[in-house]
Amino acid sequence: MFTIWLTFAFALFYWLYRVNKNYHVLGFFAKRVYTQNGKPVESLVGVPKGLSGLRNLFANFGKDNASVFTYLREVSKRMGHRSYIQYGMGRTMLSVVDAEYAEIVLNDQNLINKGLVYTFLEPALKNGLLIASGQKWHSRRKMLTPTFHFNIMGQFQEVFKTESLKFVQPFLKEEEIDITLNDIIPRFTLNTICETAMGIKLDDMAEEGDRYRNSFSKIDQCFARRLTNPFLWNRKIYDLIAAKDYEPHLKEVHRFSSEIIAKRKVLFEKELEQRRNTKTTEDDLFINKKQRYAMLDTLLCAESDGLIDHAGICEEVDTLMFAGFDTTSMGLIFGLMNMSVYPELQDLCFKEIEEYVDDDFSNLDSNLLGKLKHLECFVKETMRMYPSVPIISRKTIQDTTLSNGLVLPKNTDVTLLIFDILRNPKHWDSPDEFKPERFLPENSQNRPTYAFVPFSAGQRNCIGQKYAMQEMKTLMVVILKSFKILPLVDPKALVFNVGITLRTKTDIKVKLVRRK
Ligand code: HEM
Repeated sequence: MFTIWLTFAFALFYWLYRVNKNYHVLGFFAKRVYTQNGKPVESLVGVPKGLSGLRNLFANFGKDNASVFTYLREVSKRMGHRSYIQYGMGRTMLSVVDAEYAEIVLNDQNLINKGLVYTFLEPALKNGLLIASGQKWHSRRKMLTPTFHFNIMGQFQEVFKTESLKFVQPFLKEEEIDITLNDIIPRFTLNTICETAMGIKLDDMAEEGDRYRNSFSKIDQCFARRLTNPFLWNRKIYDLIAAKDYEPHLKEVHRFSSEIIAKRKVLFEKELEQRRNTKTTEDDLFINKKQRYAMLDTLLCAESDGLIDHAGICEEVDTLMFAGFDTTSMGLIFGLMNMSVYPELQDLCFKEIEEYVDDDFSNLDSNLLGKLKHLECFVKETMRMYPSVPIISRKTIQDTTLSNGLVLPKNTDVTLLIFDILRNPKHWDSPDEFKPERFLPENSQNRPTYAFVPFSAGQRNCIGQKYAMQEMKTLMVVILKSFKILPLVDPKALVFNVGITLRTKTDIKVKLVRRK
């Protein structure tokens, strides 16, 4: 009897495997990708042979975070740096590692819904701009876009400058000092995002500020824990097993932002009253207001127009804080590390800064930053080699035909491996070498636009990219003016962890030496 059942099962399995075109049996009945015109799927996208069956289910089983990172790079290499399809655990997955597919996916109007990993952020960010989809995303994006208007960026620049000067202050007393960037840079970026997003100075609230910083980093740890433990991917299991470890920290972060929002609202209403009396237009209000503008003000304005409520404001403020904090921290950490290990390039940037920037930094505004071309190339090359956000993902909510004719079934996970796109040898010569000059206009002409996507691209691109570039450049200018940066780590020895932001296993340090 057993033999008959076994034979039957084998025959069924074989039939499904050979004949059924819709489901990939070895991927536990994952729906198959197909082409619109019936051509083989392989003509449009890579399909790794050995990994498309049972093996890819277990390829990462029991591996640590850093090994998963390396594994992803190996698959891309094995696929000849071509985007590829995989099936596993009932899931259909498209992994994008080249500019061609990045362009197709990021421009597809039907691919704006976020993938599984973003649900790990929901306890912290609820359904804010980063996670939201559909009409809600459209209206929130429209609401927040003016926040990064050129005039307002001018006001934020004052915060970047003040915080940068405060950052270097303690080191000016020393001839030379070793610093652990992972310890001190996040303090700087959290201060700036707090002031620009919520209009408060964290350092003025010493105890509360430290509690907030600490809770923020616990939430980050929670994300990494869920990412590396598939049992916690399910919200119910997470709530049952792990949620209690993070509950106090979530409460702390939400309480903090909610209280600030309430306080700011009182001040903002006074300003609105004044606007009504003096008939000031909204734009003038933001530019001329006495108290410095904060992103929160745009949301309070929208609230007074009935477009958003208190809960909505909280989720957007928490989202801006989250998206704008760790990303710029890692950009600065890698940027300063690169300054230390490439002294000639550091000199090039320093000479340019000496030429343009006054000693008292009085002319260091958005316009002047735009003139620092070597620094611009340097920061871009840092973002290319060490993208703060190495992976993003989307999900199809219906069968979706891409512009090249590939049909992705409903619920396909589309992962954009930004790290691999930015090191794809099809688009970058010597991709593992640090060469900022590749971003000079004369060296960029033949490169596809979507080869450089550290801030993503298309309609769901990073809303804060100008903010991030300006903030990173400002701190670098202020540090370079007073210090030479010397190396204390070897970039070749860095081990990366997979996560929502790019992290290294060990801290990154540099030595600051006062310039004479
Ligand atoms: C080096 C710094 C930064 C990098 C590399 C970066 C990168 C990215 C990337 C790749 C995305 C797309 C995410 C996705 O599609 O899932 C994104 C989205 C976003 N970023 Fe940034 N970001 C940075 C800084 C900032 C800053 C400073 C802010 C705000 C102050 C910010 C706010 C956002 C928001 C709100 C979104 C969601 C936009 C939407 O879906 O419409 N980011 N960022």
